[in-house]
Amino acid sequence: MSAILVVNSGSSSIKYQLIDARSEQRLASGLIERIGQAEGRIEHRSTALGGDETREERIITVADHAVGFAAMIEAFARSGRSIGEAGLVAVGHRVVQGGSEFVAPTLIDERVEAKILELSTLAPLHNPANLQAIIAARGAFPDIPHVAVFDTAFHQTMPPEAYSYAIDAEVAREHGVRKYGFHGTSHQVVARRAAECLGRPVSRLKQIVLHLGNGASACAVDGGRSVDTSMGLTPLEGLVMGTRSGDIDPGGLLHLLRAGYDVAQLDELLNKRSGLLGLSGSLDMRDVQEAAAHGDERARLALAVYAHRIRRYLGAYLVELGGADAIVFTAGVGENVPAVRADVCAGLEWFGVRIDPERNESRERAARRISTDDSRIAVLVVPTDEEAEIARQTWQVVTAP
Ligand SMILES: Nc1ncnc2c1ncn2[C@@H]1O[C@H](COP(=O)(O)OP(=O)(O)O)[C@@H](O)[C@H]1O
Ligand SMILES: CC(=O)OP(=O)(O)O
Ligand SMILES: [Mg+2]
Repeated sequence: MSAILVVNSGSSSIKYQLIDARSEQRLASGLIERIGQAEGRIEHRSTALGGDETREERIITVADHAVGFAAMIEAFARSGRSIGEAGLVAVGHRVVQGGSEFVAPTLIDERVEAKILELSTLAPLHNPANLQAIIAARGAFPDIPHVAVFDTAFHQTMPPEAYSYAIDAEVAREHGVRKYGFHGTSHQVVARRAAECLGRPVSRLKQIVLHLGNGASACAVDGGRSVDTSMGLTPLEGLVMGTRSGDIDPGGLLHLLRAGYDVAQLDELLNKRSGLLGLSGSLDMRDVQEAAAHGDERARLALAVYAHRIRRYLGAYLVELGGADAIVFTAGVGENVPAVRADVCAGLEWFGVRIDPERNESRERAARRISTDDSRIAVLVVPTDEEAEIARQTWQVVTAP
């Protein structure tokens, strides 16, 4: 067997999967949460060769992503199935910010590690965590290739008019200030699976993919290529997120700086205390909905702003693409919250968007259509699978001639 370990480190979590490279079957998976906090948690699932699934959950303290990686190795050992036994041939790592430097999956060496560190200023919540896990993994498995798959790579096809900010060109060049876009691996795999679901080649489709998780972004995909996306220089621009503001007038930041905020305080405000949390007091969509259902006005406003922002991008991308064949919802909120999908698509019959309420409410897990059969634009729910896509791209790099 040839297995690939995929490590998807978030700012405070590690999601991982062990995947058979040839069959793309999942052999084990897990999640380590609340890294850096007093009490963390690891959940590990492993599927024995016979097919039985075992599941283990533990409360542990995980100081950083290196400790998290070690906890993952121990969970494999306790499950009676060490990673080594699976015939590990490579490790694929999600790296959030690849700048203009990395346009494709890349074999990791010291130079690549240094570059990922250097790009941390453009993804301060993500790149340092990604790098810690990479260093731990290369220490644990020094004899096999490690491959970085960048969130930004898929968006390198954007045209200059989409990725340029209208600031002094010299300043922009010197500091690398342009739109890079993120969640690219998710947008890429979801666009492909949506095309499969529609039974049409991705090369002939115009799609608007809405990745609505803790972080959230919209992407205009033309023929399988990203032509615009809502996140920018950093994963802070665009949609309203769990704790991130998304779009805000840059003049507002100047105003707060003049009012006495320093850089660290602004960073914390916009990245950790804004979005759904800032508007409503809770960052989890389930809690916001619950509060809104009980008449909480702040929660209602949060939901309204959340949907309004998505619709603003939807309108923009319908125009940029010259119409669309599909609108695709994915990630935690996109896959699980019918009310958000209904709010986003409300009143768009004129544009050819008609949701079927029963299909929208269905709890089915697979990729599916939630629009009516006569809806000119198909509306789909497609589960994202960044890990499978990272495994696929890692395998391509290690088997390339
Ligand atoms: N069944 C559900 N019902 C409502 N919201 C959900 C459900 N499952 C996940 N979510 C929401 O999805 C978000 C997390 O999405 P996810 O894609 O897991 O995020 P990330 O990968 O960025 O950590 C949270 O806001 C959470 O409330
Ligand atoms: C780039 C980004 O925002 O990632 P996540 O949604 O995992 O935080
Ligand atoms: Mg995510």
